[in-house]
Amino acid sequence: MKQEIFAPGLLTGKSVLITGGGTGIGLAMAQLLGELGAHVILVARTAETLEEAVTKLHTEHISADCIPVNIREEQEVTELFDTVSAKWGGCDFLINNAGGQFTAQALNISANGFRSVVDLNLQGTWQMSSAFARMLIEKGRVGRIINIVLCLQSGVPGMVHAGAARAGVMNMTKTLAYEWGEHGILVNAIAPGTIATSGLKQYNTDQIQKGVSRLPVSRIGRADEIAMAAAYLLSPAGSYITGTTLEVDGGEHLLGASDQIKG
Ligand SMILES: CCCCCCCCCCC/C=C/C(=O)SCCNC(=O)CCNC(=O)[C@H](O)C(C)(C)COP(=O)(O)OP(=O)(O)OC[C@H]1O[C@@H](n2cnc3c(N)ncnc32)[C@H](O)[C@@H]1OP(=O)(O)O
Ligand SMILES: NC(=O)C1=CN([C@@H]2O[C@H](COP(=O)(O)OP(=O)(O)OC[C@H]3O[C@@H](n4cnc5c(N)ncnc54)[C@H](OP(=O)(O)O)[C@@H]3O)[C@@H](O)[C@H]2O)C=CC1
Repeated sequence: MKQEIFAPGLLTGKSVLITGGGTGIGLAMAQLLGELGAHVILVARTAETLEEAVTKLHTEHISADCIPVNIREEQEVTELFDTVSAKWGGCDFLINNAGGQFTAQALNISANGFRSVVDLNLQGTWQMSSAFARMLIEKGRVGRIINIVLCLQSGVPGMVHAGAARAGVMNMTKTLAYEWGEHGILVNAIAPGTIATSGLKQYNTDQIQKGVSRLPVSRIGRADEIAMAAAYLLSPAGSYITGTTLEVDGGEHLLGASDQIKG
């Protein structure tokens, strides 16, 4: 099906760094972008998972490498881009996909709990974006960034920390699109709804089913549906799009807060 939508070789000659690229949505994006000809560089903390993903991609004839990095650690992020520059001369695209949270009522979240989620989703995304842009500007190259966020229009009951952090990323997307446009760097976000991945294991299945049944498109989303949105934004079709957040959520953003989980 994907071959009918995107031209073969659409991304040949391009390279894309994907955080959280060894699992779920990140791996689905690696698969599609790789199938379209891009060299994919997977980043996450767990080396074993990354290596398994790279092996799988190689069996599908996709050009893939991985580098274990904790995006919360500034020094590791700096070293990551030094390595990417030294090994491959840089890369064209960055997908900030690594992220997540725990669910808890706001009153049960400590200062450190809140900080840990902001640190991963907002600070981590900022550190990656800043280092990527500096690399591109230094090399006189253009590029694109996609930030994977969260459907949050009605607040995010049970995930106040993640809602706040992702709202920060959505606003950062606009500001960086504005500031970095002159350097030829396009910055956009994708807000997934509820997507079937192993990342959903920590959530209550009944609540997920109940939430999904209320969606205008009353089914759970697939990781490849997020991947196709990313392929669109990274393709020549996305060349005049910057500062936007594309909702790929079966219409979840149209629902009110009372339709969501409470943690
Ligand atoms: C209309 C439709 C609705 C449908 C409803 C569907 C609902 C599902 C929607 C889901 C959408 C989103 C999906 C995803 O994001 S998938 C990604 C999945 N992966 C994850 O989310 C995992 C990510 N989590 C983590 O990596 C870590 O938990 C995190 C980075 C967030 C924190 O890691 P860290 O190692 O820093 O954390 P510590 O263990 O050191 O703890 C730090 C402090 O946080 C407190 N804490 C931890 N867990 C909890 C908890 N469950 N409740 C309260 N507090 C918690 C912990 O105590 C520490 O604080 P203190 O030092 O003060 O004790
Ligand atoms: N599935 C869904 O319904 C939705 C998902 N999202 C978001 O989409 C993204 C992908 O989620 P999904 O694929 O479902 O879940 P996963 O749990 O599979 O993906 C999270 C990925 O992030 C990586 N990661 C976590 N912390 C770090 C870190 N500090 N440094 C580097 N990498 C890290 C994890 O690898 P490792 O642990 O090895 O580091 C993992 O590969 C996440 O940001 C998630 O919040 C948003 C809305 C809905």
